Amino acid sequence: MKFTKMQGAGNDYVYVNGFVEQIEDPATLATAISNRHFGIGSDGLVLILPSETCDFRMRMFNSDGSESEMCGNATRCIGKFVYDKGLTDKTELTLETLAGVKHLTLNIENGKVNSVRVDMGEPILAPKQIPINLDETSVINYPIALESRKVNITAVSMGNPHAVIFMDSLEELDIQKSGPKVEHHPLFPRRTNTEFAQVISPTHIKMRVWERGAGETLACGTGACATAVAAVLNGKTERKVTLELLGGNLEIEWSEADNHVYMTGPAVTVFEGEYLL
Ligand SMILES: N[C@@H](CCC[C@H](N)C(=O)O)C(=O)O
Repeated sequence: MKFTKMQGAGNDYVYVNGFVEQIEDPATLATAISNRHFGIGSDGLVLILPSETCDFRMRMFNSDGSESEMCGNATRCIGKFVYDKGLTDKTELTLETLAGVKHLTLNIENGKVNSVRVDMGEPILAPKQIPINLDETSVINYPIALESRKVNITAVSMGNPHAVIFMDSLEELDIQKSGPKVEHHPLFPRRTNTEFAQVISPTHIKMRVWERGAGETLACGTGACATAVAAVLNGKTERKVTLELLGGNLEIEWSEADNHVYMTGPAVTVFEGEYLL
C-alpha cells in the first residue's frame, strides 16, 4: 500500500489515496500503522475517498482504531495532498466528512499548498448532540468530579466531542493522569477529546490536548476551534485568537456574522513510502 505521512502543527497521520488503494479493514490497519515502534508511526490513519456530493471524502481513524467524525488538521493535509498530487487544480474545495461538508481554501506558494483555511461550520453546544449526559441547555464552566478533584468543563462539539478546561497555568498539568479520566468520564457516552487551556492574552491561548482514541497529540484542529469557542463563551478572549499548541500555532476565528468557526494553519508532507499489507 502506498502512503504519505503528513503533519499539521505536529498532528501526524498516514494518508492513503482511496482512489487507488482498497482498504478492507481500516480500523485494524490504523492500529498497526500508528505504532511508533512496529508500524509507520502516527496519530492515526486518514483515507481520501471519492464522494458523490463533494470534491473528496475523508475517513479518519484514531490510533486505537476508533473512527472519528471529524479531524481539523487532516482536512488541511487533505487539501495539500489532493492539490500537490494533481488530483485537482481547484483551490476552493468541498470535503465530505461524518460531521458534514467542510469548505477548504488552499493557499499556494511556489505551486504547492503551504497553508489551508477551513470553514469548520457552527459549533454545537446542545448537550444531547455533543453528546454529554446533562439536562442543561449548554455546558459552560460546569463543575465535574475527577475522583477527589473538581474541574470545570465547557463542552463543545465541532462534529466530534470536546471538553475544554481552563487552567491558570499548564505547568502543573499531569496530562497522562488527567486526560484519560476526562476521556472516559461517565458523562460522555462516546468518550471525549479534552483540551487543557491557559489564556495568555485576549488574542492568545496556550493549549495541550488529550485526544479520544490517541492520547496526547501535538495539536488538534477541532480541539483548537472548541477551545476558542469555549474561551469566548467564558468571556476570556476575543473571537479571533492564536492557539499555541505543542506542535505549532493555529489561527482560529469564531465569526459573529455567520456563527461559523474558521481555522487556518499549516499542512506539511513528511515522507512517502510503501507499507506491506
Ligand atoms: N486531531 C484531530 C481530531 C482527531 C479526532 C479525535 N481524536 C476524535 O476521536 O474525535 C483534529 O485535528 O481535529
